[in-house]
Amino acid sequence: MSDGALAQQTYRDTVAASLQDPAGFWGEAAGLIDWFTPPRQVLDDSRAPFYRWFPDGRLNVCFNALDRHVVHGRADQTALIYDSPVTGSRATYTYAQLLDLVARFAGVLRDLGVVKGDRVVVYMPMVPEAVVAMLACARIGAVHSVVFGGFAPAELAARLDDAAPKVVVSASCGIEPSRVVPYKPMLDEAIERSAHKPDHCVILQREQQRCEMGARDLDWKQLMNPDAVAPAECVPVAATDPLYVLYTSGTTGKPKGIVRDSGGYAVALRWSMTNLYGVEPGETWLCGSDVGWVVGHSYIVYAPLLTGATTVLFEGKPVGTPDAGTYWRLIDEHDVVAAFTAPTAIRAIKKQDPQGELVRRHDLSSLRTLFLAGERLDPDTWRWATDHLGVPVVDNWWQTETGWPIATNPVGVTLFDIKPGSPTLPTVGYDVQVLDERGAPVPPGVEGAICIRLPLPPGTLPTLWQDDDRYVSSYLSAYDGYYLTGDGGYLDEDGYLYVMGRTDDVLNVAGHRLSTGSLEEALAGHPSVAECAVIGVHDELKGQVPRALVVLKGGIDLDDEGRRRLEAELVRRVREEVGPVAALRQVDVVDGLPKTRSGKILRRTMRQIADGQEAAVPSTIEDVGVLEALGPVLRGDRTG
Ligand SMILES: CCC(=O)SCCNC(=O)CCNC(=O)[C@H](O)C(C)(C)COP(=O)(O)OP(=O)(O)OC[C@H]1O[C@@H](n2cnc3c(N)ncnc32)[C@H](O)[C@@H]1OP(=O)(O)O
Repeated sequence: MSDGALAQQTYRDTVAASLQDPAGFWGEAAGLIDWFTPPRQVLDDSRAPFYRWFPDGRLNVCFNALDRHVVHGRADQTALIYDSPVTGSRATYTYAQLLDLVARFAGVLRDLGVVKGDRVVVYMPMVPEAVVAMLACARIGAVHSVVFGGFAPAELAARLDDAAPKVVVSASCGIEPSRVVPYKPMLDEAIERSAHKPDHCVILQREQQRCEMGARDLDWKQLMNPDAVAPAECVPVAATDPLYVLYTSGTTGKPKGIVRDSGGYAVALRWSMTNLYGVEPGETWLCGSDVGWVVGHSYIVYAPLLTGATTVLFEGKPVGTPDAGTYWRLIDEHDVVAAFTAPTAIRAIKKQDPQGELVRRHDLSSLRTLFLAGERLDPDTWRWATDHLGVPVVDNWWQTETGWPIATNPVGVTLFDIKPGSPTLPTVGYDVQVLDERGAPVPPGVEGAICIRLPLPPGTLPTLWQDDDRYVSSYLSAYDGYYLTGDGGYLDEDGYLYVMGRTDDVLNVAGHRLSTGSLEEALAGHPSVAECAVIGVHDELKGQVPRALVVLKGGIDLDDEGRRRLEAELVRRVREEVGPVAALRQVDVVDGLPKTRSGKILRRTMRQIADGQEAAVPSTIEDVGVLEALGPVLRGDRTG
C-alpha cells in the first residue's frame, strides 16, 4: 500500500473508531484544550436525545483562545490582522495586545452588571471590536449573540426579544462598497420595536459616520480608557454552559437560536483546525465571511485563535474593494497558508476576471488550500478556482447547527481524490446516513434525506435557546434516533457525500440562509396582499435568489402601471423588513397560488417549474388549473 493509500485507510479507520467509541476519541481530543477542571466523563447520554459533552469539565474559552498562548510564548505573535480596504486602514494585534483589549472590555461588561449567563447582543460590522466583544463575553461567561449587519431592524428586534440581552454592543455605521450603512438608527428602531429593552448599548463611534447617542448609549472608546476600567479575569464555566446563541433561519419567520456549548465546541474546533483545515499554530489563515455567520464565529474567531494561528479579519468584498484581486492580495501580503470563502464569492471574482489575470499579479506561493462552503459548490466554480490557483480547492459542508464540517476532505491528515460536486467524506464523529421516507438507509447513489445518527459530535447544537421542544420537533422528530439536516443528497460507492439542496423551504442566497417565512411575513403585511409565496430560484451568481408571487385582496384591480408600482413597493418592503441580504428583486402579482387540498402551498413544484426542471405535482393538488395558469409567469414567458 502506498503512503497516501495508507493515510487514507487510517483516516477511514479513525472515523469508524470515532463512531464506535465516541467517548474514547473525544476524550483524547479533549487534551488539546486547557481545562480548569479536566472532564472525567466525556459523554452524558442520560437525557438522550439531549446529549452533553464533557459534563463535569470546567474551562474558559477565552483563556484557551488568548491567555494560554501569551503564557506559552506567543505574546508577540500576531493574533489578528485587520485589513479594511473600505476604510483604507490596516492594523495588527499581537496575542498580548488582543488579550489586553479583551480583558478590558470584559471589565467594561462586568462594570455594566453583566455576569455569567447574561446575554450580550453584538450587532457590528467587520471591525476588530466585534471580535473583542465576543471574546470578552467568553471571558466572563456571558453568552454572546452576534446579529449579522445586513439584517433589518425587524430581524434584529426578533433576536433581541428572544435573547433578552442586558447589553447590546454596536457601532455607528458599517461600510458597504457603495454606501455607508448607519447601524445606530437601525439598532434604535429595533429596540423601539422589541418588547425587551437592554440596559445599555455600547457604541463604537466610527469616523466615517458618527451617530447621536441616547440615554442608554455609552461610548466604546470612553469606556475602554485604561484609567476607567480594570481588566477582568477569566471566569471558569462548565463545559456545557453556553458560549453563544446564533440565530438562523428556519422555515417559519421566527429564527432559531442555535446554542453552542463551551467545552465541546473548543475541543472540536481546535481538532478541526489542524486535522481538517491543515493549519498549525503560528500560521496565517484567511476566512472571507462575516462574524455574523457561523463561519465567522468558528473560523474567523474561535478556531484560529484556539490554535494559536493568525486570523485575517477582512472588511471588504471579494469584488469592488477595489477589484476582483483583493483576496489574492490578502493571501500575498499576509502569507496566508489556507483561505476559506463561499462559492458565490469565487463566482463573483470569476465573472469579473474570467482569465484569472488578477490572480497572476500576486505571489500565492504561501497558499496550500482554498476551502469553499456555505452553499453547493458547482463544478464550474471548482474548476475555475483549481485551474487558476493551482492548489487543492476543497468543498466542505456543514451548517450553523453543527458549527464545524459534517463532511470535508481532511487535508490536515491526508488529501483524498477530489470529486467535483462532493464535499468528500463524512467527518470524524458524524454518522451520516441517507434515509428514505420510511427511515431506512438507501443504497449508494440513491437520493434521500441526509441525516446524522445521534449523538452528534462535540461542538454541535445541544438544543435551541430556551426551546427544547422546538429542537426536538425541528430536528429529531422526523426519524427516530437521527438529526435531520434538512438537506437531500446521496452517498456514492466510495462513501463520498453529495449534497443536492434543501428539502424544505429554506433559501440560500449568496451563502446567506434566509427563511421563506420571514420574507412572506413582510409581504403579507402589505395592505393589498391577500396571500403570497416565496420560492428560491437558481441564480448564476448568488446560487439562489428569492422570487415572490402575491395574490391581491378581493376588489383590488390594478392596471399594468399600478402593478409595477406595487411590485416595487413590495421589493422595498422586504428590504426594509428583512434586510438587503434578502436580495428580492422579482415580485409577480398572480391570480392564485397552487395548493394541496389541505392548504399547503406547492412551493417546491413552483420552484421546479421556475428552474426549468421536471415538476413533481402531488396527487393531492386542489386545482391543477391554478398551477397551469402560473406556468408562463414562473418560466418567465410572461411576468406580472
Ligand atoms: C457552512 C455554514 C454556513 O453556511 S455559514 C454561512 C456562510 N456564508 C457566508 O459566509 C456568506 C457568503 N457571502 C458573502 O460573504 C457575500 O454574499 C459576498 C460574496 C461577499 C458578496 O457580498 P455582497 O456583494 O455584499 O452581496 P450580498 O448578496 O451578500 O449582499 C446583498 C446586499 O446586502 C448588503 N449587505 C451585505 N452585508 C451587509 C452588512 N454587513 N451590512 C449591511 N448591508 C450588507 C449588500 O451591500 C447588498 O446590498 P445592495 O443590495 O447591493 O444594496
